[in-house]
Amino acid sequence: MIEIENLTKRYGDTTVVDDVTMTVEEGAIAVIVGTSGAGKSTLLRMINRLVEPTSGRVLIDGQDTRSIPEDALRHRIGYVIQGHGLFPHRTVAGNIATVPRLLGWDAKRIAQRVDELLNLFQLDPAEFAGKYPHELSGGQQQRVGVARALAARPALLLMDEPFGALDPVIRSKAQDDLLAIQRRLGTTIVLVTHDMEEAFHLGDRIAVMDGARLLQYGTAAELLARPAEGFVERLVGTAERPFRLLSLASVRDALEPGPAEGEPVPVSASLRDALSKLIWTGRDALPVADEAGAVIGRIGIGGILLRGRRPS
Ligand SMILES: Nc1ncnc2c1ncn2[C@@H]1O[C@H](COP(=O)(O)OP(=O)(O)OP(=O)(O)O)[C@@H](O)[C@H]1O
Repeated sequence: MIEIENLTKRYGDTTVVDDVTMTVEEGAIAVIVGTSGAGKSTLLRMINRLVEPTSGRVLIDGQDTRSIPEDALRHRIGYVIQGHGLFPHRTVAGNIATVPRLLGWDAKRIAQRVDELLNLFQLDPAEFAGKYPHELSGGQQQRVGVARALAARPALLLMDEPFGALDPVIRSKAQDDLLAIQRRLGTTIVLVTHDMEEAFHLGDRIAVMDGARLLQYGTAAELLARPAEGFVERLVGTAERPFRLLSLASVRDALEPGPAEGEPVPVSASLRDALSKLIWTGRDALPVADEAGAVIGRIGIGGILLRGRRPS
């Protein structure tokens, strides 16, 4: 768990992070969004003390980060930046091994960990371990960057625009990979992004910053239903609100009894995806299938539209 308490950063007379307080629960993903220059990266970098706070404090699992030596702190906390930041003259394996080597792991343990991570990120060790960063695609470099950050099994991962340089298709895949790996390892993540779509997709809670201040910190549903100020409402995207609400709910939430014609929709699909299928196929309802493929009911357009309405 990360507890950020009254954290402030000033450069001269300019306050770039102003009295921010927020808590990230263990195993959760907190996403920080906001305008350019709002102080997002500075807030993130105060967590691992790459930037020293002017005042306030950060507790990690109850321990004040000022009481942890900086080296030890950075070994405990994975850090991923945009454009991956890989060392160009080290191989993929060498890059991933960076922190384990600093921690003095033996060669066998390091090699095992490198293999394990490459497999986790669907990069065949035989093919990729010996390659250099310039021999990889952008998406592969980004995966190696995340693998490197996870190498010493940090309980906490900080990510600054990690997918900013990726094209939309690879980006979406990278987000899904991250979610799958995060759920599996239980890593606590704080991620900075410009992209609201990414924030809604990844964030258990979303922190909205503007002009150095934290305007709101809540779940996606809270931000949509009760945006704190006009700025949050605009950022959430007024025209997008119904669709974002539908993205947050699954077909299970609007499952109806009875038959319907057509290709079944998975019960785990989002209502947004179900609506898209209904529009595309020109139907008012489609059958719904469970994980095993058995039809368990139907999803109708009326039920979906009700769930895209402004929450009361
Ligand atoms: N070392 C520094 N010295 C002086 N000012 C700084 C320093 N680092 C950051 N700033 C200023 O602090 C403000 C916040 O910067 P920060 O990088 O945290 O914003 P951000 O929200 O992450 O922006 P972006 O989305 O554009 O990356 C900016 O106005 C920036 O110019």
